[in-house]
Amino acid sequence: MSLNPRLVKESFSVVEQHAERATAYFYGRLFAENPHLRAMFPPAMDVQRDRLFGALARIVWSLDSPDGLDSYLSQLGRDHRKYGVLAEHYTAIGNALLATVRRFAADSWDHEIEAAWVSAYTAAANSMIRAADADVSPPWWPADVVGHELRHRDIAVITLRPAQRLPYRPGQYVNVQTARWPRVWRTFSIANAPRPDNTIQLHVRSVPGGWVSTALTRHTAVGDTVLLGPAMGTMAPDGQTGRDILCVAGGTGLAPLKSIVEDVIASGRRPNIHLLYGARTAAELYDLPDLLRMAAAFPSLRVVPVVSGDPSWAGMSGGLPEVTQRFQSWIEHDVYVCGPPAMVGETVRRLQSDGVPLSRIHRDVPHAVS
Ligand SMILES: NC(=O)C1=CN([C@@H]2O[C@H](COP(=O)(O)OP(=O)(O)OC[C@H]3O[C@@H](n4cnc5c(N)ncnc54)[C@H](OP(=O)(O)O)[C@@H]3O)[C@@H](O)[C@H]2O)C=CC1
Repeated sequence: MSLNPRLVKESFSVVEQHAERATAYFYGRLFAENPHLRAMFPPAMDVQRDRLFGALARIVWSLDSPDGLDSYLSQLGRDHRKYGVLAEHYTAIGNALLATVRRFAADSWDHEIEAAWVSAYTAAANSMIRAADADVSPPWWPADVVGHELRHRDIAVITLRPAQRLPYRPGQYVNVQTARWPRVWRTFSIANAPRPDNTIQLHVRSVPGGWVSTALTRHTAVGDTVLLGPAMGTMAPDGQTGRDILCVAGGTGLAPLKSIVEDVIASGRRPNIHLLYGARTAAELYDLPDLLRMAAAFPSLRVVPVVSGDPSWAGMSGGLPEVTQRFQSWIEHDVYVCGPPAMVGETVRRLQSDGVPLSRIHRDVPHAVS
């Protein structure tokens, strides 16, 4: 059976217009036909629905780029081991998915489209199953909380020590589950380069109504244990290019960029690094003292704090996308951007229109932090 990305994308773009109803239908169908699967999912399904659709969209729109897709599916397959997902569950999910796209793309549905979906889903599921089967690392890592600093009313920097080494590359993120909310997993970026003592730091802002972010900032203390899934994400390329570096960090979007900067410094290379670090108020620049210490130790790192919503701030003021354009040209730089999705989108748009090639701009797909 041959892949036909065009047919899958065309029908998916119809389904995408009804994303909310389609995901509700998908889970309704899945649980009606397989009631035993309900216990594998969290009690509240809102974020889960967004994640499913986000992952599906990423898979469908990457069907023409097999290398990137295969690496994404492998990470996804390995990550799903923490839910206890087995090969047979993929059949149930595939049936519910097919029923969903068939229903929401009914006007254009035919045998050819059905065959295209079956072969695309089969190939994707096989990649995930293969990666999960080949993975010899634990499905999740218990990690002790060894540091918890509330740096601002809503922002905590948390240090964790996994029971075993958790392999990751700078710029990657992990899923986190707290004892307070079993089966509810949320993603946070690792904010440091790998360390000899294997500890990792997370930067967590408590989102109003956010289960895990609030549990981590307000109801977690040294001595507690959390669970971590395997590292995921593709923001930082393997190896370094030798170019100078621009990092644009909005709020806790600093986390993966700090990890990348630490890694570059640890490599012994000394490219010039500009780190623009923005928040609404000076008090929300929760990691500035640490960044300034790094800059004092490594003169090739320049940290520029930027405040967008406080007229009394004496330093650089304004929105990050616009401030980024006030400097020299960034055309020859490797650029990393992370923060609120709209800030990332606008910064990337402006950099591109200033001539920075997209191939040198690194951003990860947004992941839910709540
Ligand atoms: N914690 C983590 O590990 C990670 C978090 N993230 C994401 O990073 C984000 C961090 O959020 P938070 O800490 O609340 O940051 P804030 O909402 O406080 O924003 C930080 C900076 O980004 C700017 N900004 C926000 N929205 C826009 C916009 N629409 N257009 C232009 N600039 C904007 C703000 O300026 P202004 O005042 O003008 O809005 C401010 O300077 C979240 O979306 C989170 O999902 C991503 C990866 C990892």
